[in-house]
Amino acid sequence: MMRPLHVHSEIGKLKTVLLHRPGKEIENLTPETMEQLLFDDIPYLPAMQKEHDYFAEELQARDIETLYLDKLAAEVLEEKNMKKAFIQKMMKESHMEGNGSSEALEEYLMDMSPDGLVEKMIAGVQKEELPESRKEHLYELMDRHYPFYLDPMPNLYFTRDPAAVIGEGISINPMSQEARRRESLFIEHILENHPRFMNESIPRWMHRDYPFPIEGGDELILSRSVIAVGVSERTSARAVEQLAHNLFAAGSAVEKIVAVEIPKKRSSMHLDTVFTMVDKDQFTTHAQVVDKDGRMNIFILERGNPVRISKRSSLRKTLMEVLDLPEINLIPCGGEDKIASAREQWNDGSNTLALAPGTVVTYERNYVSNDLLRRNGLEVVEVPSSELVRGRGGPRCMSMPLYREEV
Ligand SMILES: NC(=O)NCCC[C@H](N)C(=O)O
Repeated sequence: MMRPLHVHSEIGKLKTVLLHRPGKEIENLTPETMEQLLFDDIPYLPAMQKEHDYFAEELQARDIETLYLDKLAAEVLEEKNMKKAFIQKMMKESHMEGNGSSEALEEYLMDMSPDGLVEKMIAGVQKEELPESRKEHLYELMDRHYPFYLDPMPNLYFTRDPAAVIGEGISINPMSQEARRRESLFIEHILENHPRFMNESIPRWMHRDYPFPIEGGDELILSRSVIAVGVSERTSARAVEQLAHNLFAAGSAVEKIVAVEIPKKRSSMHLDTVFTMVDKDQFTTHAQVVDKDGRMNIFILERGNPVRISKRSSLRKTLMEVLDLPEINLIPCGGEDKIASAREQWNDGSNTLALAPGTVVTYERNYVSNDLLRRNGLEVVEVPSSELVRGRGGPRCMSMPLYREEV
């Protein structure tokens, strides 16, 4: 029987993927809040949606099923008690429970249709949407000082990060940044309540209430038995070790976790901003983080009692070892040119989404990297990204694979 989740590699033919089309949440970004909401600029929504639709259509044209997070979430909010429980969870995590206008806010949200409710939760609720007469506290009355009851979630189109499918199970991620922590509530809600997933005994490798962070951009499925996890600005070594324990204890197919340390900075916030798998033996890298020999600080956690941890120092050699390959090819983002490399990595040139072994989606703007990928024999599907890129994430970040064929 076909399982709803099945991802044993980064490159197996993609069959089903979870997306979110950017919506009104983008139009709630302001110059004052954008940094806190992890944006460097304010995108122009209609152009951004057009680019996102182009991306989705390229996937659909290749027979990839595209599921939309907001649609799945709304499909299971028809029932009144379910709706109330979800609203209350969201309000609690938005620090709006039992305080000020919380009753008015709950009533306001309860009156919405399921689609409208999900759209509103993602877009955010401004203080001016509720009547003045219901406001009790200074923070509510001073709405110009800070305009929102529920903050917008403009990063939700990066569906990669709130959760990651590993094998037949899922890691629902405790996210590092306050601006993104509520995103994984949607994933949990869908898995627990949507008929496509709810009775399927899907293993949970990580729970969103774990106290140390991990994000999906750091979780790469190298093979059935090996995953790589970045220890980064967003993912803690504690969470990586916990993930290893959970995967080993719950009988997943994973035998080894390769923990790769990357610089804690915005340009390399997740492992997938500096390293992705594009074919059985080919990978993109970023020269400032991974040199020609792939020298890095790496540890392998291996199934055992206790879990064995051993150090490595070369990404190249580690990949050859864990994937049992005689040679591998590291393709540097932007090639040898330092300026092109810095520019294209900043614009997510190494953040590729593999559709099948040797076929990847990239941003059209990264022409030096795209050319190099082609010269290395890859098929490159380019998508426009003038506005999408402003959130600092590429095609891998914008997609959460739910089902891939075996390689
Ligand atoms: N996997 C990824 O690298 N995702 C990109 C996330 C960008 C988003 N603005 C963030 O800062 O979380």
